[in-house]
Amino acid sequence: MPRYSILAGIAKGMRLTGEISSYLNEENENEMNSPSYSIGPGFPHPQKLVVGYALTSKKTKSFLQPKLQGLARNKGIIFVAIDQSRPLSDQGPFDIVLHKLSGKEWRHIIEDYRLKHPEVTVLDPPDAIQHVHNRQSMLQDVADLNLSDCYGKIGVPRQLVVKKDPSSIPDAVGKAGLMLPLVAKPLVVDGTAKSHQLSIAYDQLSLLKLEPPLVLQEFINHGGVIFKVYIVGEAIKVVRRFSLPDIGEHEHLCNDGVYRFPRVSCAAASADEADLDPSVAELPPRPLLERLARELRRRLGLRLFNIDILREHGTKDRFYVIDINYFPGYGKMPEYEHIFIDFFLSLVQGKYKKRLMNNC
Ligand SMILES: O=P(O)(O)O[C@@H]1[C@@H](OP(=O)(O)O)[C@H](OP(=O)(O)O)[C@H](O)[C@H](OP(=O)(O)O)[C@H]1OP(=O)(O)O
Ligand SMILES: Nc1ncnc2c1ncn2[C@@H]1O[C@H](COP(=O)(O)OP(=O)(O)O)[C@@H](O)[C@H]1O
Ligand SMILES: [Mg+2]
Ligand SMILES: [Mg+2]
Repeated sequence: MPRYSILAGIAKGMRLTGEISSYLNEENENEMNSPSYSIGPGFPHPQKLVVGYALTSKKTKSFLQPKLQGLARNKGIIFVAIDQSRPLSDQGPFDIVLHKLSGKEWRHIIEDYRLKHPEVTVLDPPDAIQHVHNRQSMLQDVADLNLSDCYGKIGVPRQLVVKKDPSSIPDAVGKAGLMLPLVAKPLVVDGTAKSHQLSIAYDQLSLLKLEPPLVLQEFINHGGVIFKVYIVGEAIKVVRRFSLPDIGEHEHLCNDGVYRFPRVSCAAASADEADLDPSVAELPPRPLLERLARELRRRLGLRLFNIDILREHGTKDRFYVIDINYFPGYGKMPEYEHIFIDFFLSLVQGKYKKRLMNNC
């Protein structure tokens, strides 16, 4: 029986203790002794909120940390691992499904499940996730926004997509009027290390050595600091990370060729406590981020993502979005545990209210 028909049932005065326990698989049976959450004022019956998750083992370890699990348990939220060898519909029932797995097969499974179980909140829809797996389409929505007069200007660097034939690149770059140096990024982000192998091309000749399909993006000097804006539903949290140093006239003239660079910004060490030039370290204005997050949530149809933002060095308010990631490394986001718990509770409260309204 789907959990939400139970919610509707409760609203009509049914009791349900026996039914809930049959939901929980053996592994989670002892969770029944932990507290339950109340889904709204004037609604006394306790409930369990079940979050099914299908994540890689790396993600499970970084996200489902003991602190999150403990705090969640205290609020009546339990996490149940989805068994990928069994049909999804035979598992649960879930209130929420969290997932980040690659491959077409999983996309079909989760899409099929969404259609068959509209009562379950699937975070997030596979089509929306697919949209940010391409470095061209991921930034299109930012380019379409006109956030030029909102406590700052925000856009995307000028870029060009090259699908094949590296010999055409110098010409295409010239025609598009892109300025060297350029950052070359694999077009598709598929969770592999290769899709994060980026390089800088300093001169025309080196463009021939690049391997399409890729995106060529103008390098933005940003003082070596990047802002990572984490979004969890309505919540926004910004952190600073170290990034690539500026490329001045001198570095540009003294370098040629293609340089692979490491994933500096992914390092666990944050730049939040570093002694930085205040004009570089100052966080982007809150109203700008709120507007951007609101627009992107709506346009992308995602609730769990982060945005990488650069401030052009030497400016106060010229910002560039260079990357959008679905379900990023939230374990590195301060207070992510509380933010997620509030988010999960808000999702079911929202659904419950909607149900009540429909029943009225
Ligand atoms: O591994 P983490 O915790 O650094 O998280 C990665 C993210 O790092 P960040 O949160 O931005 O520091 C990372 O963000 P960046 O692309 O490095 O900006 C990606 O989201 C990556 O997922 P995928 O490989 O693109 O599918 C994320 O990898 P997965 O954890 O999803 O495998
Ligand atoms: N246009 C750019 N100008 C300057 N630095 C960039 C640019 N694009 C990417 N970078 C640097 O490269 C890093 C990785 O690029 P990003 O587009 O975020 O790819 P990934 O998905 O692998 O994180 C960024 O965190 C930043 O340090
Ligand atoms: Mg990035
Ligand atoms: Mg990325």
